[in-house]
Amino acid sequence: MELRPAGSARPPLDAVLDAMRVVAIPTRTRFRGVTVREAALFDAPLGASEFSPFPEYGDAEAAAWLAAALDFGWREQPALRRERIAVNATVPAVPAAAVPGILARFPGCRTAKVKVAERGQTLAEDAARVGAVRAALGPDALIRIDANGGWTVAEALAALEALAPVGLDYAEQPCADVPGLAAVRLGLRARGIPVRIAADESVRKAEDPLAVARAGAADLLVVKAQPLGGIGRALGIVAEAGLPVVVSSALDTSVGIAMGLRLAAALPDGALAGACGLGTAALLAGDVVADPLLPVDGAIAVRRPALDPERLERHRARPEREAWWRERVRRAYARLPA
Ligand SMILES: O=C(O)CCC(=O)C1=CC=C[C@@H](O)[C@@H]1C(=O)O
Ligand SMILES: [Mg+2]
Repeated sequence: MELRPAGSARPPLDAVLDAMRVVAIPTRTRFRGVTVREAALFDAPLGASEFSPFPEYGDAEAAAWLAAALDFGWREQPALRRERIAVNATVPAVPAAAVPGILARFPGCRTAKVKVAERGQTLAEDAARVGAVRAALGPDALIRIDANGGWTVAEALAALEALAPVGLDYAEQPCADVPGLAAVRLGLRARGIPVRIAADESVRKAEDPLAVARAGAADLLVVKAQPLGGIGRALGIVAEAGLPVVVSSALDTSVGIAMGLRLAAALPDGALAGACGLGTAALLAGDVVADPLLPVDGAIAVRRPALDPERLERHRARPEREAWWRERVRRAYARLPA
């Protein structure tokens, strides 16, 4: 007989598909190439849950996101250690003139994360955007940048040398791989440039999410509940990595944001490296709950809103997209870890 700890049984695929609805929500501003965010939502026994790997992600990667959705919807979660989570403003790769309008969607946020190294854009455009954020938020705000692995080591060092005088809290994933991150980190130190390195893709898309920490290639980690297979697994990674972390969204609806908030609220004291990237419901032009998880006074209260049937209907995906997501869930389910 197979022995499982209480509560760890997986819900049957039919129950998962029965509980599922698919939405397509426009973004207010193009973000990492996305203008419509598709997501599968579950009206699950322990509350609403979300499965929203980006469409281009393969089945093996999507399986971790499904494990997270099933964990959040069908299992008890760890205890909360805090009730509010400070969040950063997230600034897409917009022209500098659009920065004040973006920041206005994140009331009270004193930390901003700015996208840079977007394909087709120049370092001058990045510098103008980061400068506009500094001008809008003032000298005591914290500014982070996120290159999504878009630079070579040489490009990263040149870009960070140019951007550092604005004052940077950290640079997230300046290069694509762990050796690149390590080289940039050492290169910055050698040049006396005081910018920390955060790993994102090197955690959430890596075969081994702990390799970057073990290599000493980052000062902190960005952790996301869905790609890491759920709150419990993410907590385990944080404990083993021994580095401070920032919890971020995956451009989720408020349901996925609730999962991220819960992860941030369950972390041990001292683990958080500042404001979390969980304010991104503000980048969507709609949501699936009546009272979305948006920043107020620079933070979001930890809660778990229920799905709103009227909004699910309003944003319902076209039948062919819904069928595509149902097939995707079937394939990801078949690849769930034992
Ligand atoms: O961290 C934040 O401020 C918001 C989340 C965020 O930036 C991201 C969400 C989803 C996909 C990613 O490309 C992107 C990131 O790279 O961190
Ligand atoms: Mg990132």
